[in-house]
Amino acid sequence: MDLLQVEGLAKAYGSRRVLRDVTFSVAEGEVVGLVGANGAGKSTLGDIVAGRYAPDAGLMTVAGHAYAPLSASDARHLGVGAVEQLVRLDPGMTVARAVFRDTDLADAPDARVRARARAVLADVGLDLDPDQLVADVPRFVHGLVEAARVLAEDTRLVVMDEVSAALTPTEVEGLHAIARRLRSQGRGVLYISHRLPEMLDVVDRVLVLREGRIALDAPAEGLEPAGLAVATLDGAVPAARPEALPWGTTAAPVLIPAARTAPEAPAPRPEPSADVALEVRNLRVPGSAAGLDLTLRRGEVLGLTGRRRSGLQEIAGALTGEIPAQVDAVSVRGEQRPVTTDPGAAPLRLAAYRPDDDAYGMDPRETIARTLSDAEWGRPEDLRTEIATLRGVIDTVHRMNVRTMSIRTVFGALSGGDQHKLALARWMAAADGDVVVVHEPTRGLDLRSRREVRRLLDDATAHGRSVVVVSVDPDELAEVCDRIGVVSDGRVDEWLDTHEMSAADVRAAILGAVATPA
Ligand SMILES: Nc1ncnc2c1ncn2[C@@H]1O[C@H](COP(=O)(O)OP(=O)(O)OP(=O)(O)O)[C@@H](O)[C@H]1O
Repeated sequence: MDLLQVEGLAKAYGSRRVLRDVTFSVAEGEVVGLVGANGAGKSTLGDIVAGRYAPDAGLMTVAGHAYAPLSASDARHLGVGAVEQLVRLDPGMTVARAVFRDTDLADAPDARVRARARAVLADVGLDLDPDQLVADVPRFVHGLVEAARVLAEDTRLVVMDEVSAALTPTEVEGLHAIARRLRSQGRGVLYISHRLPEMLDVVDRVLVLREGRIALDAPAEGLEPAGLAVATLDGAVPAARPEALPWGTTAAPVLIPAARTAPEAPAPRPEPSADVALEVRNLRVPGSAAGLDLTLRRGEVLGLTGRRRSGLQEIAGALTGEIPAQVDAVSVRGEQRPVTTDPGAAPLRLAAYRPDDDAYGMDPRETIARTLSDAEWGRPEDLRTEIATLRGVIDTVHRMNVRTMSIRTVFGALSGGDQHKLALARWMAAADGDVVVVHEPTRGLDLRSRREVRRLLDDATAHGRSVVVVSVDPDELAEVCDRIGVVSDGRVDEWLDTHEMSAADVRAAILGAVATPA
């Protein structure tokens, strides 16, 4: 039976018509994937279903009853819950209290809440300590805590917006265990994601949101990630017969399946030069990193990945000087740097980009134009500077395929993915140093934007820069890196060379290396 029915939903922000005519349903005990390009309107649709925004037109029903929530808490009351993309939980709360926030157990004694939380977390295989403070849980994992909370709620439908974006493969499994549990309880899930290979593991059906409509509504079986990614892209939409679909399904899709071609695949990365940009010997972070040797060549993109408590984040923190560390030796372009045995020392201070701040560290009220330029433009005598700056801004917005009506739009009104790619482009242009650290560079990005980020990194390395990419997404690492080290127990024992392996083999090797030991 249909749990949620949505018909003719429309939503515009000013003159930007994001949703034009959206019609779909979610059945009881069904996990439905919602995919689309950055800015396609997925979060807007999820927010309408979850009661955060009202639609301009259209009708919704839940379990056959008219459904028009006035707010998120009203929606919860009417049986629809949500897990937000970048939820920020109270850092002073324990994980156990966060799991039972706003539920019947919210005021129960600590011991009872702790025991129940431990049971809920263990049940879905989540490796989270109920007594841990939320402040000590990485930002991206807050969504996972929230997802555990929906198990404790009595909602009938749950919207999960991009929760898997920067989760480790093991954590993604935990999230999927939650989705499957909700399904087995007869609840429905609307699962928004850009990580298509993982998403296809858990969903029963997939909706593609494109140009304000559901362009494809098809069973997940038979869909494959590459074809599905192409199906999300805008462009000319010639009608195609089902047998001509690129993703090879025979199920009759609803509305407009488009036969289209993927944006050109990037050329393989050139071999980095033999010159060494940075050499670090025996990097130690007490309790976390146990002797890492790192040799980064000029123009190289080096990936680091690992499980949550592998030492990966501490190593990344040591590279940027945020976490004290010891080394036996550091050399930059062949030149030895003095090292000390001082326990508070920060032997390296590489610049780093992290997409885990609200609004990616930018001011959400500032316009795109001002966000992308540091120059003092706008004064009458500065016309040339102003024109050059604005041209640069427009070029970046076009190149990064950002969906906006104007560069005077405020940054905070852009979709999550559009904010991230502009923030990264700006940071790469402004960052100091021959070697930089970039965390999760393609997090939450669609196929075309991932390619743009790859181009951004290729441009930087073509000019002699070297980049350390810290990521938990095996596909991202396979796509952008020359070599990848899997951190385990604070060290890297083996480097994967992406020039010698297929992307599928790189992915499989990473997944094998980060799998939870039996
Ligand atoms: N509050 C707002 N004011 C104005 N425009 C907005 C607002 N929220 C979203 N938009 C616009 O609506 C469009 C759809 O945004 P939305 O966040 O729903 O996309 P999305 O498909 O979730 O994208 P992503 O994959 O990047 O997260 C974007 O062009 C965005 O700029």
